[in-house]
Amino acid sequence: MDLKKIKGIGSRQADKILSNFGSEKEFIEAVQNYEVDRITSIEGVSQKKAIQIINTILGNPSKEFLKTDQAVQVYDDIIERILKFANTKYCENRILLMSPLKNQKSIMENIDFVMKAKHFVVKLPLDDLRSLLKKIDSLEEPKPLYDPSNAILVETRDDYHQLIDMGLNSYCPIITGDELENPEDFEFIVYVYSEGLMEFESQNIAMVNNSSEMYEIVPEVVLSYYKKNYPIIKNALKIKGILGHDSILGDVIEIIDSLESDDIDEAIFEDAVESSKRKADLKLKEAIKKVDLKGDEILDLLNEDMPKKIQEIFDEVITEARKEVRENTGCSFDPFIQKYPIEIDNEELERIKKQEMSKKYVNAHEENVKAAQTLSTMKPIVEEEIHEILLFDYEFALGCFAHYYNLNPPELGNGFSFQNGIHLNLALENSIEVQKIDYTLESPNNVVLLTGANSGGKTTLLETIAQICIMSQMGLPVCASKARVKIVDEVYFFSKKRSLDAGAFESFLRTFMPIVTLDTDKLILLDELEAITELEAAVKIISSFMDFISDSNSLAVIVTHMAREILKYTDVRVDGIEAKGLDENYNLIVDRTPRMDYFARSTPELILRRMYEKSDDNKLKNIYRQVLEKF
Ligand SMILES: Nc1ncnc2c1ncn2[C@@H]1O[C@H](COP(=O)(O)OP(=O)(O)OP(=O)(O)O)[C@@H](O)[C@H]1O
Repeated sequence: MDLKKIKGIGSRQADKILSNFGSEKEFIEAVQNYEVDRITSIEGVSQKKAIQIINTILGNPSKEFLKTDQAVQVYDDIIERILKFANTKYCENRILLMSPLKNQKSIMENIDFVMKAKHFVVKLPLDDLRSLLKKIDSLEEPKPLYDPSNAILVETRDDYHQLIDMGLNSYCPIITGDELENPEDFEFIVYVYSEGLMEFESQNIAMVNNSSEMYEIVPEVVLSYYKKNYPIIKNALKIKGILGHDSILGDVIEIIDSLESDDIDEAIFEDAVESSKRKADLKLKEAIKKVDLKGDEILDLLNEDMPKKIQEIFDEVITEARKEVRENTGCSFDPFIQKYPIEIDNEELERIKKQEMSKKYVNAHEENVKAAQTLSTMKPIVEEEIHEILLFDYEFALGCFAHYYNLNPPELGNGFSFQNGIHLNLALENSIEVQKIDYTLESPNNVVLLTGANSGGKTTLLETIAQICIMSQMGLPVCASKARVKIVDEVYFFSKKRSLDAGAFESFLRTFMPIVTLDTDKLILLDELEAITELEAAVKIISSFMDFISDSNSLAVIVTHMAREILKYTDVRVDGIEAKGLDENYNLIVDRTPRMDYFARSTPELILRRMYEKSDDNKLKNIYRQVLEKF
């Protein structure tokens, strides 16, 4: 595989690209799977370049097929229009990779694929799907998040190095027994044992055998991937639901949802104890107010001995407060010191907090390991399901494109003809009355002149022909009710929009004249050569050109206002778009479908009259009138 042969790729960049893929085989696989993102992730490779690399390697001949800038523009315009229906990056890339093909079987397969999509998208809730698909992307491997409050404890140097090799030191510190001063310095420790010789009093330690899987030591290696991609998975599940497909994603979401949140809430202990203390203080105050003390009981009190009546009140209130704390925290302990107001035993509170948190961390670790184990086996299926959705977006985009533009499959064959053809620009137009067009171009009249009214739609027709030809070869249905299209090797389109720079004529000749020397089947569309050179020269060039190619398998339509003169030199069919006049709103009355074998005049006077009638400027109106009088 010699990447350097691709235009614009230097040898350093080629080496860099290949080395990023590990092996050439892996690179080719990525190309065959259209993995544009993987290629653009290499520094210095733009999306355009990645597309070019893939297209070149896959042998897609868009450059050899689209021979002029204007032909490329027609192709780019088609791609732009399809891109509007893409929701995901993946789909965008796939659309950018669509190029004209020459293989009839591949073209037909693609057309079938798009037509099937066109028919099924109408049954779907398009807007809902679109907004969900916009939230889908390829799944991402998150970067590890380092948490210094946890640690992995190992017994041997070998284990230490093994865990480093696994990359687990990117999640938390890995320490040996000698380095561990006090286990309580960490919130939670995973003790990866080989002999299990170390013993600890603290309870914040989970024991895991040194031959365990990575996710048994640090479940985050699996869980973080699912947490990062959670929104994508959740939206993908909704899409699967709409499409009525079975999916494993519901199970995935359930598992992630069932996991306790990362930050276990330490404040619940303080909050519970504090609020029970406040209630208890109030109760004490109310109860003690009602107590009637006798003389000896008062003496007891003065001697700091609790009279029985008061002791009973304390006992009852504190017991109740402890019960409430247990209900709210789930653990039973005694954080209250018998005084008025009641005091909180902070040492006891801290002890219990630590003990409970340790238990929670150990339990959460166990639960996380269980979840990670299940989720790690699900990963290939999850990835496949997301990939299916990305593929679906490609199909969906093409289906929507074909649906909105009402495209129909062309037949592949000899010659070129279509019925009810519409330029893509006009296909979605509601504001003007669009006329559908029929046209035929085939042997022996494979080379024709197109004449006709100014603003009659000649340029639009040339572009429509180019669109139908290029779309067919891209494997797309076309904007016509019926079409028969010949597969060609090359498309030459010289539109009137070409540059009028100095040297325009010369550069035109440089591309145009070699056409006759090539033994390929071509579609040639030429719009008013007389716009860039003398009329007489244009007549001679066009007539000679037509003679050269009329015996070939190529097809050509040449728009000109000089048909009569050209016919003096050569004999070809002339088609005409005729304007009959102006309607009451000064719009051209014109049949946009060319009449075959028919000279149509340019009728510039109609356009002049329209300008005259519509002009608000009296001076200018007068000028138009004087010009019109000369006709
Ligand atoms: N089939 C059609 N239905 C409705 N409007 C059309 C159709 N074809 C062309 N038009 C409109 O007519 C106008 C003139 O079209 P276009 O530029 O193709 O004419 P033209 O014959 O090339 O003109 P000129 O000879 O003056 O360059 C454009 O605004 C175009 O949108």
